[in-house]
Amino acid sequence: MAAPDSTTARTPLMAGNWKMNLNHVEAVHLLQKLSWTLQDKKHDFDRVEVAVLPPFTDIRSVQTLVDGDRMKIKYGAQDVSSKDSGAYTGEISASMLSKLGCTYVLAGHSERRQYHAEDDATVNAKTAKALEAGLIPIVCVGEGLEIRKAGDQVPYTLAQVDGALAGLKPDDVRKLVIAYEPVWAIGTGEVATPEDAQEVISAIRGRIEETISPSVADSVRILYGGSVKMASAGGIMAQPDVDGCLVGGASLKADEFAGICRYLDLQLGYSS
Ligand SMILES: O=C[C@H](O)COP(=O)(O)O
Repeated sequence: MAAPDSTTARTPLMAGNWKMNLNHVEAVHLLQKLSWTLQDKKHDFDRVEVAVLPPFTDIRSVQTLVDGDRMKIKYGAQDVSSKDSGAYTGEISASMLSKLGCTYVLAGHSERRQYHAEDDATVNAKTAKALEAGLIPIVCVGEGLEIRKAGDQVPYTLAQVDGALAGLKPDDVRKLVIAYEPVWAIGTGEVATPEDAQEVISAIRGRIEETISPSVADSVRILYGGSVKMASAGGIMAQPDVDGCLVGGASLKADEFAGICRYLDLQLGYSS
């Protein structure tokens, strides 16, 4: 699909998934450093949105810092329950996250699918609960190495998209974010080429156009994730259907993640 027209321009999002790293004290240090670095470089948050996704135990501290320093960095969680409340030991509800000021929440990250047996129905239920609570779900999809080797990455990923979005209202799909993360590129240093990312992401947008509407397809943001670094972000972001990155390892280093968020400035040759 072509790039969006000016009336439906999609604001790029750079989201840092900290995974199971950093206690709340370390989280505060990293966030302060990231904020100072971006402020120092006069980052325009309206042009490229920035979010961090810390572990649950850090979110209250992150909220205090973001509110206290009036940071423009947004934050969210890495998972959410598909239930509202009750006897679900260890679960965290969407309304609890919303009360903590979260903007985003991941649904169906491949590590949740792999280690916690989350299937498309569970991801769909989590996505719906997040939307009901006013959170923006970042719905993760993507194929493993065997599927990629067989050349089936597009149909496989589209089936995950269909499952995750089943039954959602068009206006809810318009609000959410999809992250295409080929599992073989996560934490491996094996970044997909910009063309690999564009191939699947444009197919996802095409599927939404077909099953929901062209206007929703034009508005929904679709990110790429998998070993993104400062050096690779610009090439990936140059693809017409890629609207941002979901960054793991590189988001744990303030300078590196700030560089990813500033891919436009770095491309234009402004100071690094
Ligand atoms: O959520 C982030 C992805 O799993 C990518 O992680 P990575 O950048 O460490 O490969």
